[in-house]
Amino acid sequence: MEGTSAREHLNNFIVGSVPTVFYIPDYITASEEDRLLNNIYQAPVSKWKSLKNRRLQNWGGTVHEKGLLAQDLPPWLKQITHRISEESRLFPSELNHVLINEYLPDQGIMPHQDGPAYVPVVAILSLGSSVVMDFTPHPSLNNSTDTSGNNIDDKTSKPAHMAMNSSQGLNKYRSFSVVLMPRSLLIFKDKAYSDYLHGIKGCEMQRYDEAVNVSNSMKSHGQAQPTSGSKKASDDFETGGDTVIHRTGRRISLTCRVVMKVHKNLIKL
Ligand SMILES: O=C(O)CCC(=O)C(=O)O
Ligand SMILES: [Fe+2]
Repeated sequence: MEGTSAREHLNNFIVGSVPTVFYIPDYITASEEDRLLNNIYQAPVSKWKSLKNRRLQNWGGTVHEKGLLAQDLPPWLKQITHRISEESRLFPSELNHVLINEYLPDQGIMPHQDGPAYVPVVAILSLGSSVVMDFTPHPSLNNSTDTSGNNIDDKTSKPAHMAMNSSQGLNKYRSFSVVLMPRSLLIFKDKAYSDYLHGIKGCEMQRYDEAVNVSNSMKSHGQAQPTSGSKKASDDFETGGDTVIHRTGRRISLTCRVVMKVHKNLIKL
């Protein structure tokens, strides 16, 4: 696909009003998902690093403050990262680093920002069970007014992601969520990357009232809008007035990024 048309196509997948979050349901097929899972679980046990609330595999090398001590990605990962960078045209070079996180239904990741070593665009491919990712304004921002006005075309109105403060109409950044269905691809950059923290709550029941992509994710599964009926949409979704995901299985995510400064060996660090 040509660069411009690829990007125009991608614009159809923008969700919410904070620049810029793309959510692409069913980015990969169920058999591609199976193949990735097989490769992930074929890795030696020593490849897993256990953290307090999840475990992860690190591929592409070790990220240091001064850059990446690079290792080639295995072909099964290169295939998917190449496709993501080709199709999105959002990355300045090939994706060279992939973190694979595994979460049990009661596990999550604390609200955080990705480190400074990365180019500020991240692509997250989801496998397994659905989760809700929450975006919360960086604590340093909620007391300040955004005066740039560069989020909107009509500069006289407030960007939709800024909540009104009743006393003086002060702009405040507003939290939002994205439901991450299995096989979906999430890409975020710009303010969503620089001004917001992202995280996943470590609980089995997750509310998605503030989800900016709900109709998208429901549509891709041929289901009704979660708020519109009392019928249960799927095993994972409860729609009887409550917008809640019940996480039943493990979720695996591939966080794909570019580290700009690459070192091939330690001596150059
Ligand atoms: O698992 C996810 O979807 C998020 C992972 C993440 O934010 C990270 O690895 O920095
Ligand atoms: Fe992250």
